[in-house]
Amino acid sequence: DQAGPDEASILANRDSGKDWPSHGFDYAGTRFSPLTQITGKNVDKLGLAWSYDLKSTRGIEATPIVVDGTMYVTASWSVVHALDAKTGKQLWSFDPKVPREKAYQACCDVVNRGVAVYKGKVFVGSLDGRLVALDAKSGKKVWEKDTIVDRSRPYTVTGAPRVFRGNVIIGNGGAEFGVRGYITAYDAETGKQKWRWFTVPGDPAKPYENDAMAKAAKTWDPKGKYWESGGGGTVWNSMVFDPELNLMYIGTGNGTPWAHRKRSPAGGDNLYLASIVAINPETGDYVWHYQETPGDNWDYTSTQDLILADIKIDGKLRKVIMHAPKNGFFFVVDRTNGKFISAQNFVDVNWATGYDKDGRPIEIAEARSEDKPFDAIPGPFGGHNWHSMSYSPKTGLAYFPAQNIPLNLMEDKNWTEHGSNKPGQPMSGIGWNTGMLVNAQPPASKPFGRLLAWDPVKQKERWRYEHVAPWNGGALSTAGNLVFQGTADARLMAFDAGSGDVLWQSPMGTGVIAAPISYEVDGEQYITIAAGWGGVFGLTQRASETTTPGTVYTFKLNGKAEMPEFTQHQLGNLLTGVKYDPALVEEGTYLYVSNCVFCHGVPGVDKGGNIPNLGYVDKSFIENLDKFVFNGPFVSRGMPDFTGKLSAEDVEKIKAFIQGTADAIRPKK
Ligand SMILES: O=C(O)c1cc(C(=O)O)c2c(n1)C(=O)C(=O)c1cc(C(=O)O)[nH]c1-2
Ligand SMILES: [Ca+2]
Repeated sequence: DQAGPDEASILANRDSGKDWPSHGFDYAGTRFSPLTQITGKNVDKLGLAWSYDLKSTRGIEATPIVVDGTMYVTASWSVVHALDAKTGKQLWSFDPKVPREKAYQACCDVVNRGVAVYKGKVFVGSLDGRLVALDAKSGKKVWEKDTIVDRSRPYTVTGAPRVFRGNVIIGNGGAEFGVRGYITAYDAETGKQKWRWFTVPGDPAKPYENDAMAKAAKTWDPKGKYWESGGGGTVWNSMVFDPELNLMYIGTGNGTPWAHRKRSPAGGDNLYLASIVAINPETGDYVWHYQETPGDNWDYTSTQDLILADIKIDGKLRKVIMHAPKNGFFFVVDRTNGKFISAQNFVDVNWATGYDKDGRPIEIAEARSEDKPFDAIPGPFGGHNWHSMSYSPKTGLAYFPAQNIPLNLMEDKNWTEHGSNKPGQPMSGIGWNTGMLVNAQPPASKPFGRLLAWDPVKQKERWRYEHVAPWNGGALSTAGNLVFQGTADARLMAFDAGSGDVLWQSPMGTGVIAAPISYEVDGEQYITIAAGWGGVFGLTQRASETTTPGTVYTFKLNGKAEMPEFTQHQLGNLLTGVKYDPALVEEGTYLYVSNCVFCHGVPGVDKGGNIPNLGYVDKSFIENLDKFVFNGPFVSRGMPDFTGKLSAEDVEKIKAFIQGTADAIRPKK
């Protein structure tokens, strides 16, 4: 069938596993391939079938879609590539030409998590918020819609659209800055808007869009003027669908600003932040919600992969949702009605001791301190971020990368209103709006990254594999009893799904953050990974010695293709010799924090991810910093133009901080 896939074929493919027709493999988001050609017995024979250069030096987060022998994969800047899934030969590519000045409004790299394919069309969300429908055969644009309700706000789109019941559904990001979250549904054929659902209430002076918003407004304090910052609750990653119940499920994001007291001084749960929400995909009507982090205060998005499964709990088969959001607890929720079943922490946490029987967290008071720094564990990077989770019905285990990335938070008493931009407020110079200071005190917790195999019935870890660093790729499980995962230190690994034994690995040219997929063409099973280091952690940090541009690698048994040549990462020498006035270092520190740090990292301390660390560049860059800061040559790569935002004196102070920090960390002779 040339015009596939449709709902029936996507459902049928669950058993054949020939294609990978939707983001999470199936509507339930299991990322479990029923293919069995590759097993623990022969996985050591896996070899490269082909590789494809995505021509991208930024993060690659896409889950490729495979339909009838064609693979559709996206690179950074929302560029779509269509490939022959057997040979890797390019069929077409489509560049939505995202204006590069959009980059700094993306909190977390210029990434894209992939396309949706439905009835002969390919759908991609562009970083600047357009939804584009392409002809699957030719790559030619069929229609395009602007999905953004308010262009004065820093909305971005990084997530993959989904098609449920003939509607293309798309969310957005921006809750670190100040937006109001929502999703929109468009008719897949015509692009006509069908419905839109906001996740948080708007200005109470205006009528509420629906009953769900009126109900939610009661959980926000209008004294916080939350609508000025938009409130947050963006839907930037997970959406899954149960065709039998005719319900789609979304995970919603954090509050804006992060500090609860700042956006809702009297407290309140702030619905529907950090929640799972069930929605009718045909009408956009709210059906139920379960809030995982009431009154979010730590950027605890619930946008991590949702998985639907039917599992036996206390002898009864239950229709559940499984979820491991940023907040560090693994949730099992009844997907017919949103009732809480169980939650257990999958990493150490220090903001709550557990959940009560009604599904409310039992909080630790220090986590909401008004005047003391708090080493939130997990921190805003999450105990688990967007990196995909997989569930194998064969082992009954969920597989996902867990982590800790230390970050200390402290409520910012100088944050008084939306748009506040004072030296020291993190990234406020380019529009961040957290109401929190970060690392005002050095965090004490330790970083780690591990692959977890989690038993959702016992709510217990079954096995783990300890990686060298956080920020590892998503998981794929297969009926060959294998789990595949890419790593931050540039490997693709295969594990025994039951025991966690490492059975195979291959070097990748770059750290991997995306998730592998599996499919079959002409009787052969393939494993594909779109590799390319990046995402929010990858902007400033890395764990690999190679830094090869984004590449699609496809493996099969006895594959004989040659790996492309890897590019070695060249870390320059620690900066030395820039003249500066030591008296300016302190003010420079605060300016650096409010304009530079989340992209360039701490000079000399971080080693540079996709974006250079300024402690390791040639001294001429820093001496001429004004030429880069004010409408400089890197604007075309996404660097903001700070004209009118910083003064020439500010730049001198920032220079003093950069060289001063490099000098401070240089080992004494
Ligand atoms: O609140 C938001 O709107 C929003 C959006 C995004 C995004 O669109 O990528 C991320 C986050 N938050 C976020 O908190 C986060 O940790 C994150 C990591 C990444 C990434 O791609 O590596 N995106 C995002
Ligand atoms: Ca966020």
